[in-house]
Amino acid sequence: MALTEWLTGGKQSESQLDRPIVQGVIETPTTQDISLMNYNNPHDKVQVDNNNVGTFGTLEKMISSNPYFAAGGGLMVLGASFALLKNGVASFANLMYRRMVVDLEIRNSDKSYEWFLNWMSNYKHRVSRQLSVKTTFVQHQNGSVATGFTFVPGPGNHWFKYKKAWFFVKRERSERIHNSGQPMETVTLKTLYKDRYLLASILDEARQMAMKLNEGKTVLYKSWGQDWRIFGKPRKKRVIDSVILDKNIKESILDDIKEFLKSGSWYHNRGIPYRRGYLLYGPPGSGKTSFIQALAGEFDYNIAIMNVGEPNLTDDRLAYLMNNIPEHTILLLEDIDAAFNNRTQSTEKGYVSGVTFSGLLNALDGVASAEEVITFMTTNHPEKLDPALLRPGRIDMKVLINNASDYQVRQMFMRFYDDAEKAEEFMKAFKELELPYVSTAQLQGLFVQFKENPNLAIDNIDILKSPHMNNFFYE
Ligand SMILES: Nc1ncnc2c1ncn2[C@@H]1O[C@H](COP(=O)(O)OP(=O)(O)OP(=O)(O)O)[C@@H](O)[C@H]1O
Repeated sequence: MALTEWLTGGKQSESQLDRPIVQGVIETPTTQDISLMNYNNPHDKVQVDNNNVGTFGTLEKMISSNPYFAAGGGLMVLGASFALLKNGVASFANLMYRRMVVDLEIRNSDKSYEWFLNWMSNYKHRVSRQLSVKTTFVQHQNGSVATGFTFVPGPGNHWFKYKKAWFFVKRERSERIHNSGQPMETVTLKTLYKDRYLLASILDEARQMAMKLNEGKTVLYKSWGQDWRIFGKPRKKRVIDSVILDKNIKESILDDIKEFLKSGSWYHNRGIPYRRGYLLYGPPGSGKTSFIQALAGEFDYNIAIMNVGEPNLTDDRLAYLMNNIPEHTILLLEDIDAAFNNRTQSTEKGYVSGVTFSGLLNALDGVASAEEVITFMTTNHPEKLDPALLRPGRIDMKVLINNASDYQVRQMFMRFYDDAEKAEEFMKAFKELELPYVSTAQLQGLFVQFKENPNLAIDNIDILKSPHMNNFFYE
């Protein structure tokens, strides 16, 4: 009753409200039906006085004379008011939240994602109850592999305090899958609006920590699904002097890359894609891969290794990967001849390489980047390469990295023992062997075997003759 009064302004009389109800119909002397309830049900009609009244008066009367309407309407208005109030409170809370709290979302497709998780796993003042283990394999120079574990914040909620401000962290894993086959993940950081400037500071620390981890190291990327993924732990940079090539080879390639790297505007001004391709060809174990690693170290680049013959690699994926090489990274296509020898037939495993030769050419031509792109290809069989691949623009410099010359044999010995006198002795013995060829990898094998003693290396030089160490001769 009180509601009805409030609705009708308290004008209705008790008698009006107490009027008898017959089957839901309210009768009045002169009437005109206005169907307010249900057109199909005659009992659901509300009949109102037609005399002299305007619309508002009519409605007012109708409300005041109709307890059902008054009560229902009242509830409706009250409900609406509550809803409005609720929405108002929610909007206000939302507004206050937005005013006071700031969110930062980092997706796992972004580099900062790994950096941040790594930063947090090393951060002392954190509260994390859900942890994920990240297993890493470190390959040492001698080939041995060590396993390491890191505990990173797992999916769930975490807290940490940074420079007197509290941060709430939520790591979420979505059902959705990236093209790379990885589930989509996000980390959301929340903090008070007044502390928002600390977010940049945290990300910067995380980036610097990642850079420091990679300082003096070369990061190897491998194609994984449609993305590049870091392969193993970053390796110690290979020193360029540790690779012994024949006279002038190293210098000519180093000079060419230096010249290329400072010619960005020259390329851009002429509308020429800013990229350069190198082919290193020669017998196995002559140092092609080692030299590329050393070049990457020298120029502070990383290496993205792509196996073009990989089953399931398609032309589209190849083009995508080539156009999304991580920055400051050399693209390395190893054993490029092998990728297309069997491209029309199945491999032993029953796979067929999905990349077509024209797909490779298109991908090489289509590499469009504001940044420089340096591509290295290696092969033991340059004669098997299609001339189309060798044309400038795709491969700009072809260099033979051959079996060891006398110059290299001496240099290798000096690098291991640093003894000029013994080097002469070794060279004499080496020439007496009259080997048609020896690879630098074979020499390394001998010197590693007798690493502390040059005399033993000289005494055991016959090892170089052993068939398993033999290499094929390369013209
Ligand atoms: N010229 C060289 N100077 C120094 N070390 C070398 C040289 N050549 C080969 N080695 C050593 O031999 C091993 C194999 O070398 P690497 O893999 O670079 O040869 P590759 O020419 O790339 O062989 P492949 O054609 O089989 O891929 C490495 O451990 C490397 O250190």
